[in-house]
Amino acid sequence: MRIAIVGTGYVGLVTGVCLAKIGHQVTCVDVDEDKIAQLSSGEVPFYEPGLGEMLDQQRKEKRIAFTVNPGAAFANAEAIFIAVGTPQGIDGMPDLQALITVAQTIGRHVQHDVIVVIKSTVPIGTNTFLAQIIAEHLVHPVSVRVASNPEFLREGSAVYDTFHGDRIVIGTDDAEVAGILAAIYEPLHIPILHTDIRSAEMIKYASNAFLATKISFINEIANLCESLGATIEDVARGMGMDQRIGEKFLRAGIGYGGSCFPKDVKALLGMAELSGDQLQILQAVERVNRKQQMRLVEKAASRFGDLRGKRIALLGLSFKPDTDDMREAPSLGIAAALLEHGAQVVAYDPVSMNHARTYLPAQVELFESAEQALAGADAAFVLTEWQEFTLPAFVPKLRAMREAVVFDGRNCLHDSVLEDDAVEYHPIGRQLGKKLVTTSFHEKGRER
Ligand SMILES: NC(=O)C1=CN([C@@H]2O[C@H](COP(=O)(O)OP(=O)(O)OC[C@H]3O[C@@H](n4cnc5c(N)ncnc54)[C@H](O)[C@@H]3O)[C@@H](O)[C@H]2O)C=CC1
Ligand SMILES: O=C(O)[C@H]1O[C@H](OP(=O)(O)OP(=O)(O)OC[C@H]2O[C@@H](n3ccc(=O)[nH]c3=O)[C@H](O)[C@@H]2O)[C@H](O)[C@@H](O)[C@@H]1O
Repeated sequence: MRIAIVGTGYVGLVTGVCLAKIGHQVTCVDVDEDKIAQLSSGEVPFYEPGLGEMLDQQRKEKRIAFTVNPGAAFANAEAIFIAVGTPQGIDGMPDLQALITVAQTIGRHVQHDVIVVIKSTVPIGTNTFLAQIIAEHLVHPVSVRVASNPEFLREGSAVYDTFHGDRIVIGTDDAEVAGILAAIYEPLHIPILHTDIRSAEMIKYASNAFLATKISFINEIANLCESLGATIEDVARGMGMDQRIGEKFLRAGIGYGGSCFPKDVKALLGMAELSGDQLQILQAVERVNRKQQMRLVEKAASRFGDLRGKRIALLGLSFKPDTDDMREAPSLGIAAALLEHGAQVVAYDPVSMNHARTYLPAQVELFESAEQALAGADAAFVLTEWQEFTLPAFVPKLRAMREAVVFDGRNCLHDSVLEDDAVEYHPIGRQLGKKLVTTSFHEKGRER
C-alpha cells in the first residue's frame, strides 16, 4: 500500500522504515527541514541501533522517501499515519497543538478518500476530536476515516519491538478500516486487538501506567530489602518466575524517566482529575518515582556527611541505554540536586554527549571518556546501564578516582567490583558488599 507518515521522530521514522521493509511504499513528511535533509541523505537524526542500516536498504530499494511538502506526501496515499509529538503541556496534559495543525493540513490537502491512523499517544477522545477538525477543513468532497493505532515500541530496541510486538491495537468502529489496517500489518504476524477508539486510546495509557507501577513497586521493595537485609535481584527473580507476575520491568534502580512514562502517567492522572475520578495507586507511583530518583544523592549525603566541594562523576546521562535521549532522564534531577548540595559535578555518557550541553546546567563539566570523568573524583554515580560500565574490564578504571566510592543506580556493575578491595560499592536494594546468589537448580542442570 502507499502510506504517508507525518512526523519523523522515533515513532514516525521507525514505523516508516518498518512498513517499507514489509513491502509498503512510504513517504515521510516533517516540518523540520534539517531533519528531512538528513534523512534524505540516509542519516538517522538520533541514536537507534539497527535503524540506519534498515533505512539505507529501504532507500536503495526506493521504498521510502522524505519531504517537507504534505501535499506531495498525501497525493497518492491510501493511509496517512500521524506520529507527531504530544509533549507535556503547561497544565500537565499533553500539548495537542502539533496534532491539531496536522489535522488541519490533512483537511486542506487530501483530494481522495483516505484513512488517517493516529499513532501518537493522545488523551481519550482525541481521535474523534481530530476527525472533526479534519472534516471541518476539508476542501474536497472526500471521505476521511480516522483510526487509533497506539504505538508500544521502546527506544533503544525500537526496530526489534516493531517486528516482535506482543500486540497491535486498532481502535475503530469501522470494520472495513480495521480490515485495511490488519492487512497493512499482516506481514508482521503479530496478534491484533480490534476495539473501539476510546478503548484503544486508554490501552496505551493504562499499559504505560502499569509498567511505571511495576517499577515504582519494585523500587519500594528494593528500599525495604536494604533495610531488612534481602537482595532485590534475587527477590525480583523469584517473583518474576511466577508467570502471573512476569519477570520484566522489575529492575530496581533510580526510577523511570524518558519522554513517555513521566508524561503519560501525568496525563492519565490529569484525565482522571478532569473526570472527577482519582487514581490513588498512580499518584503514589509518581511520588515514589520522584523520591527514588534522589536515592543516590541521599546515599552519598549520608556516606560523606556533606557533599560540598565533593567531585562527583555521573556515568550515563540518557534515560536508558542504547538511546541518546535525555528527555526526563533521572540524570537531570540528580545533577541539579548535587549542584544544590554544593558538589562539583562532572559527567560522561557513551552516546548522549551531543545533547548533554543542552540538557545539563552549565556548571556540569562534560568529558569524552569515563576515565577522564573519573580522574580525581570522590564518588561515581552510575545512572545508565550502558554495556561499557557493566563489563569486568571497567572496574580497574574506577581506580582513577581519588577514592573509589561507587553508587550504582542501576545495579549494573559486575559483581567483580566486590572482588576489588579498592572499590566501595553502594548498590540499590542490596546490602553493601553482598553478592548475588540466586541459582535455579533446573537451570543449573541445563547448564551442565
Ligand atoms: N518515543 C517513543 O519511544 C514513543 C513515543 N510514543 C508517542 O508517539 C508520539 C511521537 O513521539 P516521538 O516519536 O518520540 O516524537 P518526537 O518528538 O521524537 O518527533 C515528533 C516529530 O514530529 C514532527 N512534527 C511536529 N509537528 C509537525 C507537523 N505539523 N507536520 C509534520 N511533522 C511535525 C517534529 O518535527 C518531530 O520530528 C508521542 O505521542 C509519543 O508519546 C509512543 C510510543 C513510543
Ligand atoms: O510510550 C512510550 O513511549 C514507550 O514507553 C516505554 O518505552 P521507553 O520509554 O522507550 O523505555 P523503557 O524501556 O520502558 O524504560 C522507561 C524507563 O523505565 C526504566 N526502567 C525500565 C524497566 C525496569 O525494570 N526498570 C526501570 O527502571 C528505564 O530505565 C527508563 O528510565 C514503554 O516500554 C514502551 O512500551 C512505550 O511504547
